[in-house]
Amino acid sequence: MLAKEIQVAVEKGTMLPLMEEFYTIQGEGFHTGTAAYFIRIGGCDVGCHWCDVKESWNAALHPPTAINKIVTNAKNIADTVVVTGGEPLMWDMTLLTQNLKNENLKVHIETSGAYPLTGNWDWICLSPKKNMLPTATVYDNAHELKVIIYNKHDFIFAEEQAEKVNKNAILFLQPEWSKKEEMTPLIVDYVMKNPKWRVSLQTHKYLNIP
Ligand SMILES: C[S@@+](CC[C@H](N)C(=O)[O-])C[C@H]1O[C@@H](n2cnc3c(N)ncnc32)[C@H](O)[C@@H]1O
Ligand SMILES: Nc1nc2[nH]cc(C(=O)O)c2c(=O)[nH]1
Ligand code: SF4
Ligand SMILES: [Mg+2]
Repeated sequence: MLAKEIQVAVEKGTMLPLMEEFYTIQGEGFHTGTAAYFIRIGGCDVGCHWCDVKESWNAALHPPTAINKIVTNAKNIADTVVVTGGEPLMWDMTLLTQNLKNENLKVHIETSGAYPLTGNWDWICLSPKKNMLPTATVYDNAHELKVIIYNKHDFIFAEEQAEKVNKNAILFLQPEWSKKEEMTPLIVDYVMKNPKWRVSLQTHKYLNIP
């Protein structure tokens, strides 16, 4: 394909910059412990200094891949696909999610919500970031809110975000990995005092799986 054709395909969402795909156990949030096929799309400009996949940020490093190929790889392996990144909502997710659903797959997303919502999702995990706040469409449609706790001020940020998300969203606090020894006891204490919140851990890192 010509460079121009690839660019047009990426704009339409028939190709996406694919960083990696892997079958594993969802490690975080509401669906923790359940098998899922992960699709990691490259590209993110949110810039979290503690991000655990900085290699994803530069979309140009990840080959534009036909969504048909991504769907073929996913089907017959799992019944749930988690689309993550990078920031997947930088791209038009309409056709990817439609094609996955045509194969009877459940389709989940991990997103910062920093871009408008595209795609048809069975589950939206919103993990908002201070440096680039979520758009209204993602606050209104998220099924879970997962706030990362790096320092004490993040509890205040978490409450502000809980005010903005729709009332049905399930609320999680997750320790930032490098600060977990310090922050996990504070989260435990906070959840006992404020039981509308739940604890989320990056359990895949304890299990040494992707
Ligand atoms: C790598 S991000 C990709 C999806 C999207 N950009 C986002 O931030 O939601 C996937 C999830 O990992 C979380 N995460 C990233 N780095 C982390 C870290 N060092 N400790 C804990 N959670 C982290 C994010 O907040 C998000 O919920
Ligand atoms: N096992 C596993 N669970 C996850 N949940 C969210 C992840 C992500 O990076 O989006 C992730 C991940 O990278 N691995
Ligand atoms: S928004 Fe997600 S992928 Fe982007 S820097 Fe933050 S944690 Fe990493
Ligand atoms: Mg991860």
